[in-house]
This record gives sequence, structure tokens and C-alpha cells, in this order.
Amino acid sequence: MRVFHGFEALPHFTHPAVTVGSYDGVHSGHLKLLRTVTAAARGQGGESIVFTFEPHPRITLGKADGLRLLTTLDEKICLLERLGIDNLVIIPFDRAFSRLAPDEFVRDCLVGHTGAETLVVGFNHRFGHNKQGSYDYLDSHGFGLRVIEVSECDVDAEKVSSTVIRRLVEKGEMARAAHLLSHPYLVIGRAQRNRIRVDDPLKLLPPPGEYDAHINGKPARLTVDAAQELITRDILPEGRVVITF
Ligand SMILES: Cc1cc2nc3c(=O)[nH]c(=O)nc-3n(C[C@H](O)[C@H](O)[C@H](O)COP(=O)(O)O)c2cc1C
Ligand SMILES: Nc1ncnc2c1ncn2[C@@H]1O[C@H](COP(=O)(O)OP(=O)(O)O)[C@@H](O)[C@H]1O
Repeated sequence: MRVFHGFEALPHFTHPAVTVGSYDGVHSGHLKLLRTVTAAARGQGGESIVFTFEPHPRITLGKADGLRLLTTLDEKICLLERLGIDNLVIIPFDRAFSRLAPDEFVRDCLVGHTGAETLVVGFNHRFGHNKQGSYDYLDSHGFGLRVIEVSECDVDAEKVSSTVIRRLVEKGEMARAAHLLSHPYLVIGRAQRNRIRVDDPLKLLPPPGEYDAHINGKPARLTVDAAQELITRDILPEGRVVITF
């Protein structure tokens, strides 16, 4: 997967199919869109592009109050890569960007900068200044784009959203969280002896307690302490570690 920062210096994309969103957690609902965008790209002999935002829009818009995220940017890249997405474009979500009207965003950013031919959106997707854009808006304005709307994906008749999964992780219900994510809860940190630190203060960790997890693919018993440090029984090689719950 190629990763680009911002709209400047993007290459020429071949018949791209695109999707846009925060994609926090890259959960089962997101998966349905990501599979659709991949299939659409293949169907038109082109490549898939995911646009995501950094920082999370709610932070820029001052609506973050205590927000913790399921995925850091590093983790999101890892998860999208595994799904076979061809390109990721990370959009700096600043105040000026948030003021773009829906038509400016679609015309200038999606079509203008990437030549998007197909746009995949979820059932509740909103975009553009004050969230004025939606599937209906796209459908009625055309923009010369094929727009595919993906219906809501539930798991066991339960709504799947980043918010629902955040609540499960906050309660330490890691098996249920993994079920709604459709993959284990991922934490990428840095090991020093038997301690693992996560540098991003926005990363949501499970509450203090003991957990069965995997560290770099090996089963391990892990303690999360009150200072949100992760402690193992064994000494780990120093550096980047991948933990899955
Ligand atoms: C160009 C562009 C501008 C946006 N502007 C706003 C905005 O002004 N206010 C807003 O709440 N969301 C805006 N969004 C939507 C956010 O990306 C995000 O979907 C939304 O903030 C999610 O809100 P929620 O977490 O409260 O559901 C914009 C999206 C795009 C692509
Ligand atoms: N459970 C779900 N089923 C289907 N689509 C979903 C689901 N949850 C989210 N989506 C879609 O995934 C895309 C990205 O979602 P998200 O990152 O939560 O949205 P936003 O960019 O508005 O924060 C959106 O198009 C949204 O409609």
C-alpha cells in the first residue's frame, strides 16, 4: 500500500475507486466498505484509494471531550495494508479543510486531485462543511462519479460503530470488541525490558487488569496498570511491539 500525506504531489492514479472516512478501528462495518471499494476498483481495472483524516475531525472541531481512539495512525495503516488497499491518502484535517463545501470537496479534492471514478460511501456518511454532504446529495448532484452506497452492517443484530467498540474496550470486554472489529484489538507500542509504552496519548487502552494477549504473535499474560503501562512477565527485545487482545 502506498501512503500519501496531503493532496500535493499525488501521482496519476489508474481508474480509481475511492472512499473517505475516519475509519477509527477499521471495524466490520468499515470492512464492508473497504471490500466494496476494492471490488469496484478491480471491476473497472483500476486502483483503490482510502482517504482518511489526521487528526481525527472531532479534535480539530473541538468536539473531542475525552475522546480516545481505537487506532493510532500507525495501527490504521497496518490494518488497511492487510486488507489489500492500494493507496492511503492522509488528509490534514484543519479548520480550513473543514470549511470546504461538499461540492468543493468532491470536485476539487476527489475528482480534481485523484481522478476518482467511483466513490463508495456508507449508509450514514456525512461530509463537507457542517456535514452537509450525504449519499442523497451525491446522487442528486452527479459530479460525473459512480456513487455506491453501502447498507448498514450489524454483527449478531448489534449495531457496529467505533463508539460502540470504544465502550467495550473501556470496559475491558476485549473478546466482544474483537468480534465486532472482526480482528483482535491492536496496540502497537515500544518495549523496554518488561514494560510497553504507547506514545500516543489518544490511544484507548483497556482498563487496569490482567489480560490474555499476544505479543509479536506469541501468547502472553499482560497487566495494564493504573498509569496505562503494559507489563509482561518476560523481558522483551527493545523496540516496536505488536500486541493483540
Ligand atoms: C471536506 C470536509 C469537511 C467537513 N466539515 C465538517 C464540519 O464542518 N463539521 C463536522 O462535524 N464534520 C465535518 N466533516 C465530517 C467529518 O469528517 C466527520 O465525518 C464528522 O465530523 C463525524 O462527526 P461525528 O463523529 O460527530 O459523527 C467534514 C468532512 C469533509 C470531508
Ligand atoms: N456499521 C457500518 N455499516 C456500514 N457502513 C459503516 C458502518 N460504520 C461506518 N460505516 C461507514 O464507514 C465509513 C467511515 O466511517 P467513519 O469513519 O465512522 O465515518 P466518519 O468519516 O463520518 O467519521 C462511512 O462511510 C460510514 O458510513
